[in-house]
Amino acid sequence: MWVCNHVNLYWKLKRFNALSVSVSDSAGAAGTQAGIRARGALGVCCSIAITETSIYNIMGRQETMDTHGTGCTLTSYIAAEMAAKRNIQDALEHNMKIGTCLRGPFSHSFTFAEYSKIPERQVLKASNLRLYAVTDSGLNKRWQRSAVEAVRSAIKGGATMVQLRVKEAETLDFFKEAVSCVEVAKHSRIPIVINDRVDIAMACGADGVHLGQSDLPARQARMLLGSDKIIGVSCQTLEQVQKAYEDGADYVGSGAVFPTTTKKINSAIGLEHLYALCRGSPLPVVAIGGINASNVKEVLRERPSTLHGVAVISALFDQPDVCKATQELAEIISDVFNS
Ligand SMILES: Cc1ncc(COP(=O)(O)OP(=O)(O)O)c(N)n1
Ligand SMILES: Cc1nc(C(=O)O)sc1CCOP(=O)(O)O
Repeated sequence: MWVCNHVNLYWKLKRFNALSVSVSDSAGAAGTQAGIRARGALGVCCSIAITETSIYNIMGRQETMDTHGTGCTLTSYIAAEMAAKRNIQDALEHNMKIGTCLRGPFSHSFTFAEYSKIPERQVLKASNLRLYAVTDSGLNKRWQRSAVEAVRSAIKGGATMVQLRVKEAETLDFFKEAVSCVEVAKHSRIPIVINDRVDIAMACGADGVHLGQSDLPARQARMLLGSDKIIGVSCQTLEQVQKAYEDGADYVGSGAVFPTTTKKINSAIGLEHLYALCRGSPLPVVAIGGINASNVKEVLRERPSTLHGVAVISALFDQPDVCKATQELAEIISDVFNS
């Protein structure tokens, strides 16, 4: 819980999904409450909690009509409790040592200075989108490899993120495959998301989902998954990008940049359209569709600040040696990003 006396400090703290600012000297603070639009399920709530015990002695049933203010005070308490939980969680996650603050990490002297040392809570780093390996159940079948083998090889070769894309499988088979792939990815600390299926993503403990325009909308997926999961959305227009952003998505996949035989597409969007989407996008973008070792430099020729990498299927998984193919592509991409 934060103990301070200025609601504007909210802006310094807004990266947290739920927080409260608790004012210990209540003078003038009663009733001050600000609801702030949330990206995500929990919402961002900045409340002033009045800590004078006289105000708080309201929990027993009282024969009184003078109830004005009890509701918002209680709300403040709830928000304060959420913030307290997050505060302790952060202190534990970031190994704040006793003595780091004046009275240790769990006292109210775990102050802004300490918080500013904590890196922003980030489920997806833009660098994860550099070489995004999207598996394909059809190709795995053709090459007689399991999804786990495909995922393991791509990660070994340098994939920075993985998507398990399974078409036409029984739910139970998809789930079992997902559980094994999640284990492999988690072991290597590479984010893994599930294509299309929010239920499977939740059940197997994946890092998130990738959703198409005809899948569950990102807003509903966000409500189900909570704020700590990754949500990607396929977008071809700026309107779709804007909606994905407003719905709480973390990144967009845009394509097909070039013609591809991996999936039926209406037409390729081309590089200029990709760059225009990137320039108008508030979210990180990963390019997809027909991208391989021979054209990836061309895709990354112009790099609007939101274009963070490429997502590929056949360039990695329609190859005899997935690890080698990933290594070769990863090397080219690194050269581009390091130049
Ligand atoms: C990174 C990335 N971008 C786009 C897609 C395509 O997703 P979607 O439109 O849902 O089509 P399918 O993959 O379900 O055929 C993607 N999978 N990944
Ligand atoms: C799965 C997918 N989605 C696309 C989109 O445009 O949204 S293009 C595509 C296929 C990508 O496969 P490859 O790397 O083999 O071309």
